[in-house]
Amino acid sequence: MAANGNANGEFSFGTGIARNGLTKIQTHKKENGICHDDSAPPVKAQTIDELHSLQKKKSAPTTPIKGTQGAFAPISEEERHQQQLQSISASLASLTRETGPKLVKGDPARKAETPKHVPHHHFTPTFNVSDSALKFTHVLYNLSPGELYEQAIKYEKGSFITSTGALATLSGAKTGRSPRDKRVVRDETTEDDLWWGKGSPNIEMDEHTFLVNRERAVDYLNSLDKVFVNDQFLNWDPENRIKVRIVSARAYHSLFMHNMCIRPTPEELENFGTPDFTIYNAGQFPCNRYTHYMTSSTSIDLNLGRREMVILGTQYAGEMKKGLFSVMHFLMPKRQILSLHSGCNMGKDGDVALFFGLSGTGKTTLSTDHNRYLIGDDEHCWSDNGVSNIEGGCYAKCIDLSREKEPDIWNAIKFGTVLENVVFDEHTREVDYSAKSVTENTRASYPIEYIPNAKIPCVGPHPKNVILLACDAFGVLPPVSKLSLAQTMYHFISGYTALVAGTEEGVKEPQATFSACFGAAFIMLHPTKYAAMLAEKMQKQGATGWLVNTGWSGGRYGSGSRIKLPYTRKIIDAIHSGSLLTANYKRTEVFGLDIPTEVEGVPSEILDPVNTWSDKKAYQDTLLKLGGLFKKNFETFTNYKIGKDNKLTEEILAAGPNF
Ligand SMILES: Nc1ncnc2c1ncn2[C@@H]1O[C@H](COP(=O)(O)OP(=O)(O)O)[C@@H](O)[C@H]1O
Ligand SMILES: C=C(OP(=O)(O)O)C(=O)O
Ligand SMILES: [Ca+2]
Ligand SMILES: [Mn+2]
Repeated sequence: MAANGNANGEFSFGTGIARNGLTKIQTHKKENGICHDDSAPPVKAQTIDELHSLQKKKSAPTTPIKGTQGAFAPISEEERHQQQLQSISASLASLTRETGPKLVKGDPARKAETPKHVPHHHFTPTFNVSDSALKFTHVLYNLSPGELYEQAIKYEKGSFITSTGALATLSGAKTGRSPRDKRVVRDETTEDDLWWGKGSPNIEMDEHTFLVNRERAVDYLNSLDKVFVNDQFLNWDPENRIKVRIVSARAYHSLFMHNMCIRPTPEELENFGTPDFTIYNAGQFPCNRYTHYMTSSTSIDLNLGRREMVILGTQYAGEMKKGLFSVMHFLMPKRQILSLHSGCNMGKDGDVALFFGLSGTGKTTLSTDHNRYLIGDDEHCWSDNGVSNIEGGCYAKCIDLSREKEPDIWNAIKFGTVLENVVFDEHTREVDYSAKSVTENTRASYPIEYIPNAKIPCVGPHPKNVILLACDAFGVLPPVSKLSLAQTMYHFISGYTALVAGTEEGVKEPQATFSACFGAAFIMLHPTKYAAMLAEKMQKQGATGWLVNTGWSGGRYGSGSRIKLPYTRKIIDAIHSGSLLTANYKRTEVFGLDIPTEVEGVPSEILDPVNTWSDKKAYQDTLLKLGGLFKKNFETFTNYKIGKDNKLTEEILAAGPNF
């Protein structure tokens, strides 16, 4: 699996113009001093068309021709091709007409590839009841980044190449996720297992409504000349790898998923077979408000029984990645594997750290650390064998991105990277990362190997440190606290942060929010199920929990300021090195947190937030206010037992603020 996704040349311009034998035209000085430009050998083409045909070299067949020996009778390339189209046609089948579309591979703009007659595809439907059955849908299957760039630039308004080679694109009206429009089918499969009701992200829908939306999406996709299909993997743990198929209408979506999921090798693609899960992304097309349950024109629908997800009315690409994350939050715990909304990296000595936190708290920024190996920035699994990244790429916020503070992310923004909703100079195409005119939630999506010290394959041993990130807009949580196991569970279940503007629609200012397991929008089971697994794993592996405030200091949002990133990095360094474990500690009031009195490279006075507030009364009031919010939030969890013994449950309840 080492070759996965980083197969040499996959992201290079290898078959492009420069290397492909187009002889450089040279001018030679002739004796008479006149310059002639015909002295170089002529190009091997008689016509412009022929010349252009020389530009592209035929790529190595994705289907290696195998010998005839072996236990199984080899199937021909043609047969395999037909099987693949049949599988895609079945994926796109209309359920009301019981037929799949007629498909042909390739770009419809290349007329020659469109069959002039109906070929003898044995899967061709025997009866057709709509005009769409008379046409071919072109399938652009697992295109390369270069091909996707060309599709985007030709056909998708708002696509441009930036000065560093990234593909700038617009996600349309939605520039963040729409958690209130995410629905899950409630049926026999999910009734007992899933978390329903107050606080749950799983807004219910029935199977019939799902099928109505599915038909709407499939009909929309089939009405197009072409669709993009990505067949890829999730999870670097080979025993628990999931095959996903993403059907979408935009090159932007296809390139995004190419970057975010694990990229199959040609051999793996050849043997891909039937996907375990399929996404129908018809994001340009709205859902129908007359459809039961629909409260807006956006709907993201998950059907675990059918293993399908339908997206209508939002083109924000993050819905696909986070939708699949929800699926993993259902599938993995069934196998006693904990799914984690966390970043993950590893030191030279093999010490692994997890970084939990809600959107904008620093998972991507802090797990991308030049002195450590990056395992992943956002979604992981923790099994009996250690940790594995679910994804094949990263999705970094790029508002106010600076080369100095985040050099590895800066340098990852190059050819192949999708840059969403950024603003750039119309001539130089230089991106202005400070501009928020489209949205504050500007994003870069790149394959993980664009980070120089990525750990490929993206797996590692059991974590040594579990870092909980909170961006505290109240400015009262200490920059770092060492947590007991019970405190770690209390804060994990609470999932506090200030939601930073942008990632979710309609949030313009930071506001206090609690999101169980630091990812309530993505979990499928009750939070205490994940918490119990985390407690069990941390206890068994002897991992230490930490709470790191990447938010405000010296006052709340508006009067104080955000803790400087270099200070947070120093704190994280001290956690990794083990030096913070042996520091001197004192306990804070109200939250009862153990805070170090010194951290190398960090001014000691900021370690206790009370020192940074000039108005001590305001500090005390704000501290009590936040403590009260924590208490109130935790009320919903007081009736649940966590893990097998009541002792831990009692300890967790006692580990919150005390006043
Ligand atoms: N002290 C800090 N610690 C971490 N991130 C910070 C800090 N100060 C500012 N930031 C900024 O906050 C953002 C964190 O976003 P990101 O790492 O993408 O979060 P996540 O991956 O958790 O969604 C980045 O834009 C980063 O530059
Ligand atoms: C893509 C997202 O992840 P994060 O902000 O946690 O990086 C999101 O929450 O939409
Ligand atoms: Ca995230
Ligand atoms: Mn992130």
